[in-house]
Amino acid sequence: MMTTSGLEGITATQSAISSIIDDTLTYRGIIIDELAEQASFEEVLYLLLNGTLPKTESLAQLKKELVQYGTLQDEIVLLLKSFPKSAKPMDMLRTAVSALSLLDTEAKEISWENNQKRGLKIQAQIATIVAAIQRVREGKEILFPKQEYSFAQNFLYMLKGEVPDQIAIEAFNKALILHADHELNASTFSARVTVATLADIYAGIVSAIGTLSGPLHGGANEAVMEMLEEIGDIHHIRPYIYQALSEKRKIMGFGHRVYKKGDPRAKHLKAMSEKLAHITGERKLYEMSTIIEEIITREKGLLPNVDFYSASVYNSLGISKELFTPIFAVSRTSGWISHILEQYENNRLIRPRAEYVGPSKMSYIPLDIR
Ligand SMILES: CC(=O)SCCNC(=O)CCNC(=O)[C@H](O)C(C)(C)COP(=O)(O)OP(=O)(O)OC[C@H]1O[C@@H](n2cnc3c(N)ncnc32)[C@H](O)[C@@H]1OP(=O)(O)O
Ligand SMILES: O=C([O-])CC(=O)C(=O)O
Repeated sequence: MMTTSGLEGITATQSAISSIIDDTLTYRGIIIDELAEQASFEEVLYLLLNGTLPKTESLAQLKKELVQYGTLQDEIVLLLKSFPKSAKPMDMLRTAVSALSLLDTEAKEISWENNQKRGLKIQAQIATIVAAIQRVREGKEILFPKQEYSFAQNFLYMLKGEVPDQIAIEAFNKALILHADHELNASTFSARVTVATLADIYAGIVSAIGTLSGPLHGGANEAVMEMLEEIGDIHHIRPYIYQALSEKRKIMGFGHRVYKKGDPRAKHLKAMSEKLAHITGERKLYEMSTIIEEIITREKGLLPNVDFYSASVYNSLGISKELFTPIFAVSRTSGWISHILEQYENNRLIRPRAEYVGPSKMSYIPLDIR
């Protein structure tokens, strides 16, 4: 029996949603650079779900639905307020999304239309939940989306309670697009494995959130921020990084299972980080990040992934670090839903084998003589 550590190099499914070929990322065949520069997150959501870009009317309908669905039921608001003060936002999100399924009184039968509507609701509600988590943590009133705002604008409005400026909206919209989907990453695989048992869409999203939370995956963006804070100053970078490397510790935000010549999303986030640093005049984190990049590339040949510069970008937008990974989940929900629907469309149980390497020919020893 052949085994591959971490399933590296194994093609586990066919998918028509996103591709990584020769280090180039596309969503439904459109190169990520074009989408990041020109699209809105709503267009990307529609594209991932439907396979084509929306026309004016479909886009308007999608935007309307996202706002309509973005209001939370009282039970969810109460639940968020009941969590212990020490609760981590990513755990709060996972628990709240699980609770959404209890309140979904409509039939859960697996039909494409039914699930597309349910998926859109989950997309809208996850955004509101993440913003609400922070509002609750700050003891502030929870806000719901407004019809006249875009998805990115609404998120920042619900988070901060004020109308965000154009630069912030554009940066956040771009970050949402860049994180939306990524072929068979760990959390998407997790979602597909879950729904392949014909479990419902909520079960798939809850599995995915749990999988995204770890620092080797989506949790790396918060870990990057923690590292930047720990280093604290440009002059402390070299001793910190060389010490970490000598102890064989991983530097968060570097390396990738698939990309060997660099993550194509990182350059957009780096440019955005520099732009925001220039506008705010707060250049320290951006400059620290470029120095870390230079050392890690030289010493280890590793390049930054999507998580590295997203830390300084979100920090420049005034977002607290505990929210970085939940925000990743807001964006990646669009990919998870698309993959869940694709899995249902052509489903087969996902059940690989394990090569047994444990002891054999053992006997049961009764408790009293063990
Ligand atoms: C959205 C995302 O999920 S993007 C990824 C986010 N995760 C991170 O940024 C965490 C840091 N990076 C990593 O842990 C890895 O590069 C991963 C998990 C992304 C990819 O992992 P894998 O393909 O399994 O590579 P693996 O962990 O086996 O690393 C291979 C070698 O490179 C080294 N390496 C990989 N990444 C790093 C890193 N960030 N810092 C230092 N060394 C690293 C490993 O120590 C290992 O060295 P060795 O062969 O001497 O033991
Ligand atoms: O694809 C991966 O392994 C991780 C990643 O970059 C992502 O999920 O965006």
